[in-house]
Amino acid sequence: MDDLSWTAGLTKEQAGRYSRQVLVQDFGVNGQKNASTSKVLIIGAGGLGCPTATYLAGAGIGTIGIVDYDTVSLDNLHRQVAHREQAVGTSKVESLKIMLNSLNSSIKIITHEATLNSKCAMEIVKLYDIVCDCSDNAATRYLINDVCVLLDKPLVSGSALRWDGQLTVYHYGKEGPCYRCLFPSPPDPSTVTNCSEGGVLGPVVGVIGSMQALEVLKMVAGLPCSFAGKLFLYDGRSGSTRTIVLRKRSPRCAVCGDEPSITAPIDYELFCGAGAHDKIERIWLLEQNERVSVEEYRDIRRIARPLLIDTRPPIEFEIAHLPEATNITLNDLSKLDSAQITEKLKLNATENDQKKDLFVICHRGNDSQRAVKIIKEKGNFEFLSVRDVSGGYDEWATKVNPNFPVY
Ligand SMILES: Nc1ncnc2c1ncn2[C@@H]1O[C@H](COP(=O)(O)OP(=O)(O)OP(=O)(O)O)[C@@H](O)[C@H]1O
Ligand SMILES: [Zn+2]
Repeated sequence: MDDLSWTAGLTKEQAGRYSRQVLVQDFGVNGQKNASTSKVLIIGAGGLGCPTATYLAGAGIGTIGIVDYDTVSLDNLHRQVAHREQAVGTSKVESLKIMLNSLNSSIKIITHEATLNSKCAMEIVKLYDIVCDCSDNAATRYLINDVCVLLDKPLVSGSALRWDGQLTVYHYGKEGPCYRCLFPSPPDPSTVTNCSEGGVLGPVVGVIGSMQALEVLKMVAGLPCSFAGKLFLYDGRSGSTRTIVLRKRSPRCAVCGDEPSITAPIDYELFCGAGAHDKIERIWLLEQNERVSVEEYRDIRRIARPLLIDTRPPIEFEIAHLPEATNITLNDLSKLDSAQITEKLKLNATENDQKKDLFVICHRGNDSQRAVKIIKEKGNFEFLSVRDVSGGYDEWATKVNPNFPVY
């Protein structure tokens, strides 16, 4: 007779496959049974989403949903360890699904290849019991938070940048705060640094993503969450960790408060003043005659060595730069006066009776425009003209020198 009572509800395959976690005190058979009927949504198949999803699939979470709109790129692979070289250029959700299925074919993986936005978020999130925020931008964070409160789902939220990582479980238990309770107003977009500017170390996202998975496993096993109402901070450089107890749910919170003003998803890009992605948006600050194209700059430097300021941080300057470039960051430029800038460029009257043109270059052509404005505002400069190299090194690599590193 096919009676499972002697295994307390686990199949022979489950008991075998998951034995090493079933043996763990307090997780046990109950934790495993609950895992197999749980539905967990992972938003973002990137640095945090890869480890979170991998451990949850390995642990036997019955249904895992993955949301992402993006494709895998080569510079993802150092940390987005579920993706493979052959997946570069293909859908992240599909790539992650293939990997998770090969790790555990007995669970269900649902892909949502889409930008999570106000229109689709409620429909997607309502299909799941627990949500993991593995995204990378403020608009998406507020959206996920509000939708989790509106649908009453616990939210396991992670973030990481450079050497540092953070983790919190929001909207858990009666008095657990939501993201909006703690951050009622969005950050000023100009102060937000993302991975493509600040960088991030792979193991740091690995630590935080693994901890997100662990919080989920405790939740499904009916154990208390360690970071509900607490902020875990990890400094991967010094190895130190800190846990801060957060304020309780705010009765005045716009979404989880006693009289909420937000009762349906709002326009989060408008609210945050920034797009629901962490890609750099190109700006246009200068007049046409204040800019040269990369091809024009190539022709100019063929005739004579131009004066060129490179405004990128020294660490990027070190990756690669044009030989004539002098590294002066935007921040330094704003502190220097015209004479000091000239001095840094080693431009002196004896060598140079004639005034020269000055060019400014940066990574993608945004800071170089800001720099031209800064230099011009100082007035009194020694240059015939000040212009930026439109599109920066990215465009230089695409249109002039394909050997120049793109990063
Ligand atoms: N609103 C959203 N809908 C769907 N996916 C999102 C949304 N916001 C962010 N993501 C996804 O979350 C993931 C975050 O991953 P990660 O922070 O590692 O950055 P990345 O965008 O892959 O890399 P990089 O910042 O280096 O270009 C990305 O794959 C991104 O596409
Ligand atoms: Zn709240």
